[in-house]
Amino acid sequence: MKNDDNDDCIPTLVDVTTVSSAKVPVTILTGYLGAGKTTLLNYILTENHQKRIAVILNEFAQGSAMEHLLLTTTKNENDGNGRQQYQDWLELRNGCLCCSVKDVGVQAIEQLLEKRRNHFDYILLETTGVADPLPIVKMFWLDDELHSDLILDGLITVIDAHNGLKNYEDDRHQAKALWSRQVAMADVVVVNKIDLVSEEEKMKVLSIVQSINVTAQIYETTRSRIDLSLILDRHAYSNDSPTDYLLKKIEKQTSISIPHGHQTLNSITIELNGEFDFNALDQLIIQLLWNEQNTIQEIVRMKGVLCLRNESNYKLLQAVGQMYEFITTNENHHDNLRNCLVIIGSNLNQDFLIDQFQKCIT
Ligand SMILES: Nc1nc2c(ncn2[C@@H]2O[C@H](COP(=O)(O)OP(=O)(O)OP(=O)(O)O)[C@@H](O)[C@H]2O)c(=O)[nH]1
Repeated sequence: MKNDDNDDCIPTLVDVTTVSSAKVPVTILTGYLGAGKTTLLNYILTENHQKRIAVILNEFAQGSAMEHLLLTTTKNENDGNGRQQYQDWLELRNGCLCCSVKDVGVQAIEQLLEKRRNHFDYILLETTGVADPLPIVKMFWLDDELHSDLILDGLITVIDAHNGLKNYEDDRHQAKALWSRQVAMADVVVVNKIDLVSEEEKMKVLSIVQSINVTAQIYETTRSRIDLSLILDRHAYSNDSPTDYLLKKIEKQTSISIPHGHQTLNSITIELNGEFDFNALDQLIIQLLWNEQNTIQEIVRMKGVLCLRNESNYKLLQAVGQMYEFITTNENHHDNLRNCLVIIGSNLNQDFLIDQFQKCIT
């Protein structure tokens, strides 16, 4: 079950379509201004020799009411360097997808990409530096019932190690809030411009990133150079998303202390033993995500590996904003009834949340 909510207005854009019956993965690339997103994008396109990648650039922030769609394939042999580029323009009513009907945007891109059938099998969507990734992730996290050709692979956030601390502490123009949200929503954080920082500065930035988002994979780079297998095909929203990884990651990270008292977003982890009663758990999730009365606490992301009563396989809980779903994994828990949950948000009361989840265990 995925539920939707009201959106913030964000310049955005979108999506894709497929070539064959297989779904086309969509990786969203975000990062605060000048962090190295474009550098990473170019690096991926240069280094990639296997995938036929379609790139969607969001140029809304530059004042255009048109979204610029640039498709690049890397396996086409029509030119000397084995790459061919196509350019198409997609006009969005209102100039901003999340201001109009989301489905219209997704469909428009699917139709557009239909024209380029057989030219790509992977999508990279680069957002503007000031984009809140939450509505963009929600847009691509589609219910199976919609039979979309697209599947959300994950969100990569590029951080500028040199300016990271400054961005994080900058209360002007929502810089801090956006920077933190981009980190909070990430499945992979690329901490870039490592060449410009001392070891001490680097450790500060890393500890802030880790305290905001316990579950993200974090990599350090210079000029956004990274092994592509670490950032693409993450399957961050699939039921083959490795539960073992999440369990280990949480175990390692629980001791991290929050470095700044004025942190707006952070992760909390909950570990409990036993089997959840599904109905009680479902009601709790609804209450936590949809309780409009609770104006203080905000949950932007939730991930959990859970054991349910009468179910032998682990259940994966995923939530993005107010949307959530339970996915049955292929992994049997063999009566090791250990549950791990990570909740990322603001003003989270850890003791209260532990108590609420504990009550759902039979
Ligand atoms: N020293 C150094 N410079 C870098 C590194 N990565 C990128 N740059 C430079 O930083 C500047 C910004 O990089 P971009 O890739 O354009 O950053 P961006 O995130 O796409 O920027 P916006 O689109 O404005 O949000 C460019 O001049 C890059 O050459 C790095 O690791 N070290």
